[in-house]
Amino acid sequence: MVERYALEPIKSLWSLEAQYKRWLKVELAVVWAYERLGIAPKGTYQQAIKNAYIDVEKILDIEKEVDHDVIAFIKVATSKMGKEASFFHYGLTSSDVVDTANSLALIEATNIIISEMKNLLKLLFEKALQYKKLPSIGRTHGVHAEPTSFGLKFLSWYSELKRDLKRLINAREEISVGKLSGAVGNYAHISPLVEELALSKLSLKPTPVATQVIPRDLHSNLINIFGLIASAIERMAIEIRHLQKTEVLEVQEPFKKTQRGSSAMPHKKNPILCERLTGLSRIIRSYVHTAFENIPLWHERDISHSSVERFMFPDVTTTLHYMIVKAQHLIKNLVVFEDRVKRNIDTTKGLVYSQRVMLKLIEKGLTREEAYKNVQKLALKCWETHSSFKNEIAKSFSHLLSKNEIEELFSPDYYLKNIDAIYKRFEDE
Ligand SMILES: O=C(O)C[C@H](Nc1ncnc2c1ncn2[C@@H]1O[C@H](COP(=O)(O)O)[C@@H](O)[C@H]1O)C(=O)O
Repeated sequence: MVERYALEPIKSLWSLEAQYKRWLKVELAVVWAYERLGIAPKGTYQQAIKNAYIDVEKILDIEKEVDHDVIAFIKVATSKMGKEASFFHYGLTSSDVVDTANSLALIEATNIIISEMKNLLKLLFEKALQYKKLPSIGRTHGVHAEPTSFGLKFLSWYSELKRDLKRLINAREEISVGKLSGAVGNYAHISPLVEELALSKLSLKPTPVATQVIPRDLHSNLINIFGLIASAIERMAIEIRHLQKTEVLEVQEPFKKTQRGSSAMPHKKNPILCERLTGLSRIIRSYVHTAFENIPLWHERDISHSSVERFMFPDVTTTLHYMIVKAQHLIKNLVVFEDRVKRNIDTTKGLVYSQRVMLKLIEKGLTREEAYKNVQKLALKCWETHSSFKNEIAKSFSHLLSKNEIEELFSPDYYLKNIDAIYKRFEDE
């Protein structure tokens, strides 16, 4: 986890102390279940809670000796216990504790991410409404295509992230499992009843079939969705970076009063936040691949996934959380130069209305091929000579099109006529 991109409350979720506390929570839930089922004597659980002990430094010291982190943890956690220690970790294997605790951490991280995603969605929807009627130029292949609603950009981002939110909620449900089924997942030394009861105390369900570990497809699915969310944010960031190019200048990311753009060129305002979001998205996507590498483990498990997850879980959750929080700032404070947005539609002096002109000529009786050829010939001439496409059309087609008809053909508002139908799909928001 890189401190620079880690914000609370996710950051402290991944401290060693928080991890050992989660392990303890799992171990104690099992002691509780043993007592509830009459396997451990009454009072065992209370004694275990009272005497359980965590000291991060001590655990790390013992780990140096035994070279096994869970054993080091158990030694310290039970070091001040009496008889109740005999029910601590009874019938469990290390990964029962580690994997169940990992689910708890991932659920907590996902809850925080979901809540910040909802804030971002709200901001995107507000901007979508604000700029719904602002005509702008739509670009395909980077080339001016046809006018469209500027607000539709925000609505498109909103719609994508809303899909991701739904996926994330499903993935959270899927990862809400633990496993307390012992060394090879067959309940040889612990009853499924103990598992069910202990997990219910942690608001988890048993993994239907586990090996020594919870199957990693569940974690991969979650991280895959994190990758989708990061990519959605990157799509926004890239759009803003393009729109902030000097030649375009339709938007500008927030720039603080005290901020400086360049050490060399005092005039500069650079889209550094969007560029950072683009870079961080690459990091998160790289973990999607890494997560999938953890699925095929040997037999009932090997531990090759463990080192990966020590990076991956903290990195991916803190970084994505950071990205979402910063994206909120970006969208909320985005500067939109509305005049420039409108003006840019005319950069090509009317060429962006070519399809509409062609369709009108077809209505007037030309074949599609004739209309296309004629319009393209004039359009290509305009590209070369920078002359007005509207004037060229007026000159060439005055016998077919009236002045009013030509004016009407070159109006950006025409292109917004069905935008309401798209927005209507979100009227319950
Ligand atoms: O309950 C058990 O422990 C059963 C045992 N499997 C293990 N299960 C869980 N942890 C184990 C296992 N084995 C080792 N370790 C310890 O895990 C740590 C792995 O370190 P790293 O690769 O750096 O993430 C590192 O601390 C390792 O010592 C088995 O033999 O099947």
